[in-house]
Amino acid sequence: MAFENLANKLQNVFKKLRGKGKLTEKDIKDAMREVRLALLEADVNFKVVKDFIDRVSEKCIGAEVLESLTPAQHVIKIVRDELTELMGSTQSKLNLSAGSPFILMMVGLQGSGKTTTAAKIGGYLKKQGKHPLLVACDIYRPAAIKQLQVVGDKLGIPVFSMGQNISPVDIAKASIGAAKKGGNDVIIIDTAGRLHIDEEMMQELKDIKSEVRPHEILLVVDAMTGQDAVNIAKNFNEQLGIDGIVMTKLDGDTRGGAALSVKAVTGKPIKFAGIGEKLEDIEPFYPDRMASRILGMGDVLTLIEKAEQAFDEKKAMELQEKISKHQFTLQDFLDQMQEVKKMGPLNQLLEMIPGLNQKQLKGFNVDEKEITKIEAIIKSMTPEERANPSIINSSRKKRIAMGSGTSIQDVNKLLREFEQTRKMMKQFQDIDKDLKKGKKKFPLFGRF
Ligand SMILES: Nc1nc2c(ncn2[C@@H]2O[C@H](COP(=O)(O)OP(=O)(O)OP(=O)(O)O)[C@@H](O)[C@H]2O)c(=O)[nH]1
Repeated sequence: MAFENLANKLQNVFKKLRGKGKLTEKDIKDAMREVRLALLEADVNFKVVKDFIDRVSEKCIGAEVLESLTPAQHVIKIVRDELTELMGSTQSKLNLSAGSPFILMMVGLQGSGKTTTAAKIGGYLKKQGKHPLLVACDIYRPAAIKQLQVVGDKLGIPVFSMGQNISPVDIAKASIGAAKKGGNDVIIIDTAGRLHIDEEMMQELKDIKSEVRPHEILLVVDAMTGQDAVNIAKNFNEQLGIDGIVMTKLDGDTRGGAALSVKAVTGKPIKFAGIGEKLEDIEPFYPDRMASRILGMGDVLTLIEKAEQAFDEKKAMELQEKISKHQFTLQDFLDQMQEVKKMGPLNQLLEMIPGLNQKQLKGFNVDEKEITKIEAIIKSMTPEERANPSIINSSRKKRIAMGSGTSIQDVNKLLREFEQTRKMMKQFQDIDKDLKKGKKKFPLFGRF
């Protein structure tokens, strides 16, 4: 996967920072020197790196460390926010409502993956309920029309072609009528590429643009070509004007510098990432997710932010007090469950946990139904029962099971689990006290 090296290097820098309680200006300067080297080694544009480091350093040194985060985490948050900003801050979608049919023109050099990407985007839009039409305007490479027809067939998307003896401008123009007739609401024009940018190709693209007036022009560039991809994008944008970029081959072991530099250099966002040779290997480009992935942190900061929003500090203190006095009740248990639920679906929360990758998550399902069941059981109890579960005898259990639409076994299971949780909480509390007295070392300390 792209960025692997960069990710390892950055994570090492932050590991060192995490070992320190307080950070000095020198710590930050040293860390920034290493981040700078890591970015340069990943082939990020020199000027982009310089501006990036300046911005991050200024924020780190001038920043007041958030109470809820450790200083190291705060630095990581700043780096993540700046990386996200560098890649365009938010997801840039196709502006599909700009016209009907929406006309998308694909441009790029030969071998960048343009034809494949045109089809991939067609497939992606088809899944969203659109009816795309692929248009074969590469009349120079004999196999290009056939290639488009093959991928169109695979995806069940019609391909409009007029052979090789008609000018690409005329083919593109004719495709609009064909789309209207065929009920296609999206036209994707696959144009001809060259090995290098040359005047003839650029003129042809300009002609298609001025005749057809596409709603968007997407440039396809190969991430493996590093800074060349960035220069190509700059050139295309200056000469033709583009609306966005598709960065292909991000599945390879590219150093990733192109993806990190191209928005800053051209001002145009990456809209899609190509992540494999198969036709479904395309995904919308999310700067924030990419930044988190580069930092190998899942999406832990969103998790922290969500937790900060969901939990009321005063309530948390009261809860801690209750736990320490062994007064944690089923009502508190229910309240806690509802607080956690405010943060979002549990499966989504799991995805944000660092170290858990998507593959591991597949097949791991949090049973939301089980949680609803627990809620129903607690809600069927009286306030006295919630506060003091020991009074729940068998006739009460029967009533609770009836009221919650569950079984007596379910009620018993919950009561057992609750008692275990209460014991565990007490144990954690004792460890915490010992830690504060400096008696014990907590095994998780020093980790994220
Ligand atoms: N690994 C990987 N390969 C890709 C990706 N996108 C395209 N390719 C491959 O790159 C090669 C070139 O793709 P094409 O679509 O033929 O390239 P093109 O830019 O249309 O080339 P011309 O039609 O000659 O202009 C093909 O072998 C594709 O399978 C990607 O995201 N990842």
